[in-house]
Amino acid sequence: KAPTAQTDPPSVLISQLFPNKTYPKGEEVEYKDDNRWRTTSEEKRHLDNLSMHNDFLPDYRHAAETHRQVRQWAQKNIKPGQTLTEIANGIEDSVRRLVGHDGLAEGDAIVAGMGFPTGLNLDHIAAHYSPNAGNKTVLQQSNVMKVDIGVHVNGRIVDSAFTVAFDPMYDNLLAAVKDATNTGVREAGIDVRLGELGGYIQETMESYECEVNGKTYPIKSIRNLSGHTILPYSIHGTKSVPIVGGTGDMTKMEEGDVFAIETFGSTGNGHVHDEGEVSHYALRTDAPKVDLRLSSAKSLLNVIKKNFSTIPFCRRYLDRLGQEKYLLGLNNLVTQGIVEDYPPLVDKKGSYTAQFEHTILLRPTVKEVISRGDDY
Ligand SMILES: O=S(=O)(c1cccs1)N(Cc1ccc(F)cc1)Cc1ncn[nH]1
Ligand SMILES: [Mn+2]
Ligand SMILES: [Mn+2]
Ligand SMILES: [Mn+2]
Repeated sequence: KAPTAQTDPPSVLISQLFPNKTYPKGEEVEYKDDNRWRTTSEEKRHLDNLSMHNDFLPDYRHAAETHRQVRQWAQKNIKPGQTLTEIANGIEDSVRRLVGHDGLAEGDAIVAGMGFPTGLNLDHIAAHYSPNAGNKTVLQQSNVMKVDIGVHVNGRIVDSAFTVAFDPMYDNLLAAVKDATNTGVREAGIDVRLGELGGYIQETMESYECEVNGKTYPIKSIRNLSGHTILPYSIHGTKSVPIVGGTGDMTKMEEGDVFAIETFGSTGNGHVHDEGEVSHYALRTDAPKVDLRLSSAKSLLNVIKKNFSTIPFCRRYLDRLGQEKYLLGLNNLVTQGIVEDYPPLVDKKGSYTAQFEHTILLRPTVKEVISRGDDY
């Protein structure tokens, strides 16, 4: 008899818990003002149900339910004293068990798995940090850790993140960022200008302050981080959602867009720079046709194309595929512009940063907050 409930740790396939693709919808929100008519428009309802629009909705909802079940288990089980490597493996093994096997279905496009490397970003590190092999870092009681998880089904990527802190002195920092992200989610909509969103987000974020280790800090929106569109098999599309005002970006959100709405608050400079060992990489969608001299680069490129296509990966994903001594070849692919590297993004040492992120679909009739859960 097929199981009807998830285990702890999670092990039951989501597709078994929700047979015939009846995955739960995300939070459906009516568009505002000039676009409210869409809710009942026959034309838009028809468009919403067209197969070309509808075939990917179950994939997004499948990925989102996987994301919720894994993150809610992670929120319960992440504790000081665990290594980042244990935490990353626990999350990734759970995603792979729930969403079906990782990697290639023979000859098919890559079926389902991690949408990008699990971000485990401590304190002043805001994003794009995942432990590489041999990393011995142990999570501390005093850490503020941003957990950024990606799940994809047939290339439909759900990108959602939350922040873990054990010390209640960080409560206001986390509250500020959760509120700012919800402001971004609430104000997003068809025809909304991206620059306008940035202003609302910053206004919410910077209305908070926090007291950390006896010192009071205003909470700053990190001005050079942003939300972004998501395309099939491509985690960053063409549009960015600023999280500060004054960018003057008049670009509008459009029907059919998929956005990751993410905001970052900081007690530091409110600005990040690239620093530290790289873990995150991705095959560029516009990779140049270059004849590679280095045979290790050539064979590594084939492994990347076969196992990830343009989905971002990290060194641990190459390790688990049995790749060895790949660093020279990998760096060669980066130098040649075939693979993009994503170094850790850090604010100043000693500062604390927090993040919350949701993926939203601007459907013809409603805005669907696909990654919404009762946790955040
Ligand atoms: O900073 S981004 O490169 C970006 C922001 C705006 C336009 S592109 N980035 C996309 C990305 C890059 C590499 C990854 F492995 C995963 C995602 C945002 C992000 N990182 C994590 N979650 N969301
Ligand atoms: Mn993310
Ligand atoms: Mn993102
Ligand atoms: Mn680069």
